[in-house]
Amino acid sequence: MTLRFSESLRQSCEATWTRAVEHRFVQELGEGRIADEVMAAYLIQDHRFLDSFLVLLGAAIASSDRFESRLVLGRFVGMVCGEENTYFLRAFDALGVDTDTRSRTPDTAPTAGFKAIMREAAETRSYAAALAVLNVAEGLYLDWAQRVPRPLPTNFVHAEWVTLHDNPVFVDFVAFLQAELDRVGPGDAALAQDFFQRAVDLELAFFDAAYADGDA
Ligand SMILES: Cc1ncc(CN)c(N)n1
Repeated sequence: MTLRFSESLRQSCEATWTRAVEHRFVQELGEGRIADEVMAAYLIQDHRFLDSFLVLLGAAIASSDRFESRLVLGRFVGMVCGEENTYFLRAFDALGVDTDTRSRTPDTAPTAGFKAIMREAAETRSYAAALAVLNVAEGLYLDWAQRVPRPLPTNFVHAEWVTLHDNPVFVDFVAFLQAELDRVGPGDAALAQDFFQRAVDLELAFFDAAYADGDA
């Protein structure tokens, strides 16, 4: 049986992908023992990720060749702009992170890298490039979230970050992204491979950066 294109990209980055989904951040989050400072540092950066992520999703909508795909992507955009953004705001309140602190905190290198790669993929106007980055961002997050043991921690800041990335709608969305990449990726294989690999490297660096200010 031939390997799915999306799966062949993932396998080409297996070592880094596995280090990311088994990261200390994931372990500590899943056990509800992640330090508030680490969670806050991570969420401040990740809320910045969201803006360029929406640019990327918009580019995927614009560059897709199918109305049906645009509908799926558009529904997901609604979730990100609603439920997911609201989670960040509630989490910042719970962690005592005010807007001043958020705006004074500079981007880490992986955040800057992610913003740049998502805008770069958007600017290619290639659906395959957009799908490659989306497959990493969502597929890798589904993978780590599914590894978190149940029951989830009682703190909503921890538990909801897992359930936002492991719920039936998200599972279907990741399956859709994989099917789309299998369908259009082989036509733009080198481009897709390049974006996919760089995005996996950034995911690992993004988790590492949450611990960069100390050993919390
Ligand atoms: C860095 C990163 N990568 C992926 C996701 C999941 N959308 C996220 N929130 N942040």
